[in-house]
Amino acid sequence: MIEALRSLQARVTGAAPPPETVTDVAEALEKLAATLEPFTVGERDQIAGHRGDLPGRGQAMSPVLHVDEWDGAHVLGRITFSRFYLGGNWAVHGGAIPLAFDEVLGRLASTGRTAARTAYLHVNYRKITPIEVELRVEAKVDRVEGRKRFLTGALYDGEHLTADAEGLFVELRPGQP
Ligand SMILES: CCCCCCCCCC(=O)SCCNC(=O)CCNC(=O)[C@H](O)C(C)(C)COP(=O)(O)OP(=O)(O)OC[C@H]1O[C@@H](n2cnc3c(N)ncnc32)[C@H](O)[C@@H]1OP(=O)(O)O
Repeated sequence: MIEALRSLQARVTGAAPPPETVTDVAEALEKLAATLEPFTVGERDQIAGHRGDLPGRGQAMSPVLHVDEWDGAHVLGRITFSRFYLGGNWAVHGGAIPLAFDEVLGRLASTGRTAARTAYLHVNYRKITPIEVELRVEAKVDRVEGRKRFLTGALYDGEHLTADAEGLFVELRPGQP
């Protein structure tokens, strides 16, 4: 279902169908939304974002991360931004890049440790990040100071660094949301 939704997001973004097709698609989507409505559940029970066994966690908001290496200290993986993430001139939207970094760094920050939340995330845009190209992502824990975890990440198109990030993730106290 989530994979089909990803595909739909990319198709909708890249399409300019005739008006009758727009009407047909809109009606079909409204019907699908109505089909799901009776199955609305609380956050704990929803599928989206809770499928840790799948690349992308079953969550259609962020691009899928395919993990090649992952431990408590570093991550190596691959990300492809679909047409859904197009900003302009075949470049990824500037807001989607921090989204991808937050996903990778945020998960790494909490790997094997008490959960932490992003306190800040600084992103440098070095070159255009192309859509529909498999990119390499690297991330690591630089240092830990008490509850503060400082992480860095980088995104590469081949040998070209397209963006890098530095983030602070603060370990949550018991009961902290
Ligand atoms: C069940 C949870 C599952 C989590 C899954 C991972 C999610 C993936 C990552 C995310 O996207 S989380 C969503 C985006 N982030 C947020 O919504 C966080 C909103 N902010 C907060 O909840 C709090 O501000 C935060 C937990 C980050 C920190 O508040 P605290 O009250 O726990 O900590 P405190 O303010 O005492 O600061 C602790 C230390 O961090 C430092 N600090 C906090 N925010 C900072 C900041 N923005 N810049 C620099 N330093 C900062 C602060 O100065 C202090 O340093 P020292 O210990 O040296 O004095």
